[in-house]
Amino acid sequence: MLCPRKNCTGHHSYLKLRFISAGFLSKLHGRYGPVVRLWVGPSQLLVSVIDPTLVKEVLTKAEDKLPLTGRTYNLACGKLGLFVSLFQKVKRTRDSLKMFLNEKITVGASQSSFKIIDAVLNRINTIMSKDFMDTRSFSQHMAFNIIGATLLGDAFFEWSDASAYEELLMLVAKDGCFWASYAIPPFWRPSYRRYRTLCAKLKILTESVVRKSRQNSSLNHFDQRSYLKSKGTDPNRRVLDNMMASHCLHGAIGGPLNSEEEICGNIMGLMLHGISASANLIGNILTKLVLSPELQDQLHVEIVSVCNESSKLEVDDLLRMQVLLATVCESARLLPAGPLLQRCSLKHEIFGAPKGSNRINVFSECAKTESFLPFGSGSRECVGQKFVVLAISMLIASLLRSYEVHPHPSLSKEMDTAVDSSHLHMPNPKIILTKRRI
Ligand code: HEM
Repeated sequence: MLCPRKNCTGHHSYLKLRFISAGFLSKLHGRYGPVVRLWVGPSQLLVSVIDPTLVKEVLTKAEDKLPLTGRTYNLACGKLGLFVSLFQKVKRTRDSLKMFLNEKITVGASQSSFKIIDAVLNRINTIMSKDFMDTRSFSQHMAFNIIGATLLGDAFFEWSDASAYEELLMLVAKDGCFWASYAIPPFWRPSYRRYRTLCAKLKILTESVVRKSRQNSSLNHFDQRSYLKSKGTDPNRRVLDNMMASHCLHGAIGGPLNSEEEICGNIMGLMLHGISASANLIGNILTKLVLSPELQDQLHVEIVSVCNESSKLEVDDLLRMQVLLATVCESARLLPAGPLLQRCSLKHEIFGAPKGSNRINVFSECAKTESFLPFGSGSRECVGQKFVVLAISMLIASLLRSYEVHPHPSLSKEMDTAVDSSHLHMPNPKIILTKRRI
């Protein structure tokens, strides 16, 4: 999405964009080629690009994001360093967080990391023994626990305010982009004031869970003093601390540094983004499994062939499950959680169509890879992508190993009509998990 103002590639009119359908744009592309420019307001130009090479180039070269992204998170989370518009401000924080998350999924670390999935699966047993659930709430609950426990440790599972936190997070995540799209915050509107109240409550709860995880001895990596003490001893343990600390020093937009506030801001931002994006992906996969029992069987055969009945699943096993990994990646590609990748350009001219771009064969291997953008690309790509693909694969593998996923009988009719042929709107079927007979 490009905008002509001040070399800006993105554009701020989130609301207007929602009314421009993919179908309409693809008609325009059929007529005018891989780059289409469309005025959506007197000063706003939407540029739609379907040439994957060009899209990749734009994402790679333009390091800075549009202020809208930063504003959305700032509004909800207060001071934070991740997701802000300038690359220089987030670089170190991104690097440390990426290391922290990737360390969670390296083969040696899999035992402790996927203990989280076991704990989440125990919750499934409890939930499913009571009743059925709709896919969205189920996925949200799974994502909430996986991301929460990954960032905050086991203390997260024992936290008495977890349900209230989950509810608040989802309410805040839903409306953030809408309120951030106002150039001047509409403080005179009661609904905006209600939103701000929700954000304030969320912040208080985040502070409380960060305190709790700090009290847990295994989690004192959040504490900068312990970081300084442990400096040079255990690089993995202090990564998140490093991430927070490094950001605190460089990311504040003026004023005295307040590391405590920034730690909470960053955690809130990660929870908001990580949970809603992961919940979307889990939901998409579950819906696919419900719609396609053949795929479910195929995955089950693959899971059983890779690991024997009693053994624990390991990251190594997952890497051998090609159909499963393909299902997770393809689900992310077809229904990306973040349909708008926003960037500010560094050089204006990079957005011209390259010569011969009309002739790009989108079916070639190269084009296929380049069109894989559910996690963005380039210097601002998602730092959680490797972690999340493996964690979700682990969740689905563990789930399918023990359960079959069925639609709730009352909803089979609704499902038939709800599946949108453009795959842009997936249904939210109620699901029942039945124990597999061994
Ligand atoms: C299925 C789950 C997820 C999806 C689909 C997703 C997708 C995305 C996308 C599209 C972006 C923007 C990339 C760009 O502009 O090029 C992004 C950024 C980011 N993601 Fe994710 N994400 C997911 C999960 C996570 C998780 C679990 C974490 C960490 C806990 C995470 C951390 C980040 C961070 C820190 C950024 C900001 C990078 C920056 O602005 O420099 N993501 N993600």
